[in-house]
Amino acid sequence: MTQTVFIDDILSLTRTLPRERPLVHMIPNGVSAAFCADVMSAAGARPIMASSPLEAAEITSHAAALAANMGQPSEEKEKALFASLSAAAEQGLPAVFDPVGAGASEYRRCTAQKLVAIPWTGIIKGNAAELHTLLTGSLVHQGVDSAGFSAEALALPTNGLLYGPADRVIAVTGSVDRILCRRQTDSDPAHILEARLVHAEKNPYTIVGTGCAAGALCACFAAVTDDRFLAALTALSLSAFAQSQAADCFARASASKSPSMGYGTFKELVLNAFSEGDCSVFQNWLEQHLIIITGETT
Ligand SMILES: Nc1ncnc2c1ncn2[C@@H]1O[C@H](COP(=O)(O)OP(=O)(O)O)[C@@H](O)[C@H]1O
Ligand SMILES: Cc1ncsc1CCOP(=O)(O)O
Repeated sequence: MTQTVFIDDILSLTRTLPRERPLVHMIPNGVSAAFCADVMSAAGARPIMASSPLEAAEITSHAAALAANMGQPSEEKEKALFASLSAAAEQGLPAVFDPVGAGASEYRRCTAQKLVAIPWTGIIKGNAAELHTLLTGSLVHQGVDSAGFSAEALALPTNGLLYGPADRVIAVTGSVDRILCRRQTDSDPAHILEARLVHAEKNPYTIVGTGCAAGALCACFAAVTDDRFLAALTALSLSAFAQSQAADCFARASASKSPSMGYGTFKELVLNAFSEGDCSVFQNWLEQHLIIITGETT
């Protein structure tokens, strides 16, 4: 498949979301919950955040997709994650698992491993350090960011638990975002399809919750297409495009010496970009940043 075909599909899926306005259940973390709800809503979905094990499975069952975010884990939250991912597995609902800070503590590492072992289908979305822990079982003890690990350098296997019983998509974020899935072809039953988004420009600030929001968006798009690879690719593309639009706007305002420019302004500009993105500018951005790679990745 060519870059052009993927770009057409991404643009089309971006337009489908606000038309269908699916209900998406997110088990969020307290740090980024409001930002994630805003991003989901700005992109066109109807978010419901619910973390109690008393209602988690029930709410998942009535949603079109689940975003299970492991940030700030606790015994209560672990039960909710387990119940919701199990409900998604039973009902064949698409789920997204974000192993926030999987290598920050032994408790998070073990919890992530248990949740990945549930046979749900969908997307695992994490930064390079989180995926490193899921793949190797090693702790990182560096917090929730990618801690010096690079998505580009990460060796991703062509088989194993991460892909699950029903070929989950793996999305690794960083200065290069990578989206991978196994896709059978006539000549190769274990063919790996990979897309990359290459970010040459750095954003003026790293907004806390950007990775969580990208995971939440993966669930929103998985709610409106059966193609989970396309859902993850669209989510990460839109998320990076919004940051890049906000960075351009921030640079213009800074050049004109507008007052009160800083972290808060940039965060607001990112949110605006999620709802106000121009389709032809998005298309142009994708042409410059999206690379489709086919073939084996070891
Ligand atoms: N060096 C970078 N330059 C430009 N964009 C980046 C860079 N690193 C990350 N991003 C953007 O931020 C998103 C979240 O990435 P990351 O920081 O890895 O997540 P997390 O917040 O979970 O640690 C990426 O999908 C990408 O859009
Ligand atoms: C800071 C922090 N601590 C626990 S969860 C969380 C938010 C992480 O958000 P992201 O990884 O998307 O920046």
